[in-house]
Amino acid sequence: AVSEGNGGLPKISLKSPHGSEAEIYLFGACVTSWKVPNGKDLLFVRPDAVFNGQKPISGGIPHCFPQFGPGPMQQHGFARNVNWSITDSEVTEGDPTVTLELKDDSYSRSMWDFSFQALYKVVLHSTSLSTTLKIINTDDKPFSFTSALHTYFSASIAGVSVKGLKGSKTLNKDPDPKNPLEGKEERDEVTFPGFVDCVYLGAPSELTLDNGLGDKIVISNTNWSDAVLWNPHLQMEACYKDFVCVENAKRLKQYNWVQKNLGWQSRKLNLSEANGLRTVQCGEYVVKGPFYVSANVNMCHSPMYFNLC
Ligand SMILES: O=P(O)(O)OC[C@H]1O[C@@H](O)[C@H](O)[C@@H](O)[C@@H]1O
Repeated sequence: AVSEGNGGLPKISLKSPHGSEAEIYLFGACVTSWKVPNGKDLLFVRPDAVFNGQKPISGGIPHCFPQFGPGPMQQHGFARNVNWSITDSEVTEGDPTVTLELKDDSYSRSMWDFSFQALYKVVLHSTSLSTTLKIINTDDKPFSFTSALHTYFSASIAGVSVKGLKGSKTLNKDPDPKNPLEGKEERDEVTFPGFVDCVYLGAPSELTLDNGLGDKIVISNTNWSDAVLWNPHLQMEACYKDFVCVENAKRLKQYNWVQKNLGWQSRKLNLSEANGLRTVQCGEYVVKGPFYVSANVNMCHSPMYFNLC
């Protein structure tokens, strides 16, 4: 169901028969709320978030596309501050599902001169939320991009920990975001005693977030090779204690999961088939037809610490 949300912006509400609920704004295709059956919202929207259709919504699950972080265009790209449209909505095995679409237009072309289609599928299961982003190159020339799902989780920061990152290569943006320090994560559990802004390269396909509020959230992903942990600490004094960002990212500008010469039918390939495709570095091939990269994030709420995926 589409209704008027904050600031009069159109909002989709999903309700599962199991009692979970989600809300998605068409502006930025931003999931702003995911309530599990006990009514708790596991996502967080910052108190300074604006819903005016001009600035990105600071909270929930904003998109960073086609640029993650600072770069030639505005921070985190343009996908989070434009309107997406609904292409499909259905109930899949009892679970409400919606697919949103973004295509190039004169605004996107003014920053990034490529023809593309982005499809974002959100499925609300009983205790998990699945978000799949698929980028299709509809141009006749190759492009590269970086991307992230910049998820804000509700949290009590003093009790937050993230497990699963030990051994990953790190690019620590603290103290100097312009010159990230290379390193390696040595901790079993990453905690947030102060400012944290760190990119993890080659992050595993599963992370476990303890939000400090009594919930364990398993964040499993397919094809997002990197992760980011961010908490602004005193830079956002009013709210830093109440959230943590655990982001799934694709930071390196290269194509993975790209197949040459796919026809139009390539859109019908599913993720498991996509996983089997070979890796092609950007610039090594000639594009003959549309191709795509797709990525899926699955967040399972698991209060008893069982992985319900
Ligand atoms: O304020 P924005 O543009 O939403 O970005 C928030 C944060 O996003 C994170 O992904 C970055 O690592 C941080 O450096 C940045 O401050």
